[in-house]
Amino acid sequence: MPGLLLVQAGSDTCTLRDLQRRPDIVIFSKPWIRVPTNGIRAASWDDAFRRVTSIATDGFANAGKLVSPLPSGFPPGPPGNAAVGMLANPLAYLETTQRRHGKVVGLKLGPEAVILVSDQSTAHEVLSTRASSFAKEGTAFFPGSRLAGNGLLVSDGSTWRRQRQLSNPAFRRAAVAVYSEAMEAAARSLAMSTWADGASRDVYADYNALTLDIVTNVLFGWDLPADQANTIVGSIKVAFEFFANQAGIGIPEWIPTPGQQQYIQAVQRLDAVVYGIIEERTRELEQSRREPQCLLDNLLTARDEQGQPMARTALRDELMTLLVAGQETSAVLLAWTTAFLAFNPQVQARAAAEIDEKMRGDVPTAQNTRELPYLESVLLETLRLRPPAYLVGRSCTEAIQVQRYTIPTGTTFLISPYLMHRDRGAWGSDAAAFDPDRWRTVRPNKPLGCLDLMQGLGHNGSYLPFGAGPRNCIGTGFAISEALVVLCTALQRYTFSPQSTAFPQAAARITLRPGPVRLTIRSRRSA
Ligand code: HEM
Repeated sequence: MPGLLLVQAGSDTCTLRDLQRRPDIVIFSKPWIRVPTNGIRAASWDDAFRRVTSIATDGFANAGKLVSPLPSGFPPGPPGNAAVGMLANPLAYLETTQRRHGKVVGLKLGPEAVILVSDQSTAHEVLSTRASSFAKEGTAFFPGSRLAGNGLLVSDGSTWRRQRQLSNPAFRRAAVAVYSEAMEAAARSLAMSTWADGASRDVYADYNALTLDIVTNVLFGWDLPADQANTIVGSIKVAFEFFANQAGIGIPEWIPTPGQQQYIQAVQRLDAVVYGIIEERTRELEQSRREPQCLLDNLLTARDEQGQPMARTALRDELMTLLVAGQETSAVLLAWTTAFLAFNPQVQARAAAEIDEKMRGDVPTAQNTRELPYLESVLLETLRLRPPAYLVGRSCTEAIQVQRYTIPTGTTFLISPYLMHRDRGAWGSDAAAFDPDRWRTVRPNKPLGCLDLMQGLGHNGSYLPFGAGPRNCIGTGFAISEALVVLCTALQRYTFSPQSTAFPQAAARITLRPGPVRLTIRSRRSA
């Protein structure tokens, strides 16, 4: 997700924290557009907000003057600075821009000129066929650098290649099948201990706790002593809360804010525990020669082409990256899917009937949940309309010819799965409608095999919820198995219904997350 604007506000009346509480203010992190607004004094909150907005707009106007407009040869785009529109409502801005200017658009984003892409063949080139001419460096990338270090998500070149090669086996189908036991156990505990007949729950909050539970179990194994498990879960909660309040809306870690000290301490505690576990597991594996039991074991036993294992710091960075990349995205997917089920009772009833018929009360596993094509189509459709990664960024490392334009080295390309997933040319005139059945017509009378449907840029060249090309999501199989196992566990026991007629709003931050998804949960036995 690109950075746009950082408003530094620190005063008695309007603090940074105040700003973060405003859902209508999006604060992004590129240092080039820091707008100093220190010491805002305001009579009221609304007054403070007006002042911040006007200073911000001023800042953009000046930035526009200081930096040249779109370089010559750039594709045309909207006048003015895109940062203002992106600040107000990113999804609406993206849609309007595409409608008015097409699928390869030049944008001024602060003083930087970027390319917004929702065109199939350009996206395909950037992510796949010309992937070696693009890097992650230079684009805004995942926050949490202190936590995630130089892990897979953000590294480039030979460092990335080696780490990806070493990590791949830990995400193969057989490995994910082992992890699915932890997924089912955590989902069962949520269903049996936290949810109950008649409960009113914000399922997004519940799924956040659930996916954290799953990812820590799967990464570090079941047999962690309680004190270590508590330190990990507690410290990650502190770190994630910090992301949500700060980096989650784009403020970099180095800006001193109230939560920063606690965040640094949490990362230090995590480091101490994680390095300790790495040492302990290494010794155990060497002595017992037992089979790998968790993702850490898999990474510890991985060897590159020269037979070399991962370095300790690389191992630590990968574990932390997986925590960061694998938790929030999965919670977002589960929450949107459950919301669509709740708001579409017929779809929910069909999914539950399929589970009853095919599973006959069996415990969900990575294997048996692959026999549920309708539930798979519900997931695919949710990922289409609400892709958690709604923008994917790359920076070109050489000049690139796109259509008739020559784009200079170092330009950021923003590929938008969100726009591509709603393209009427690819998806038909009902592209904006939630209709799981559209996936059944893709493969009539055949098992859906939803992972296959995501190969390349999807079956129609316009579907990339997990990215595409060499840097696609390493956790795709993990995320799909997790979602199927959790939803199956939930739908075997409960029905979900909305408490209001309004579908949850989308908040486009780092991910496309929902606001609270408050649903009523009813036991199917009592129905
Ligand atoms: C619904 C869930 C998920 C979604 C929508 C998602 C989406 C994505 C996308 C779009 C990318 C590509 C980013 C880019 O091209 O810049 C990506 C990369 C990545 N994801 Fe996921 N992800 C999900 C779950 C997971 C899980 C469960 C894990 C691990 C446990 C994970 C680990 C990663 C990693 C390590 C990368 C970087 C891969 C590389 O660059 O080699 N993700 N993800």
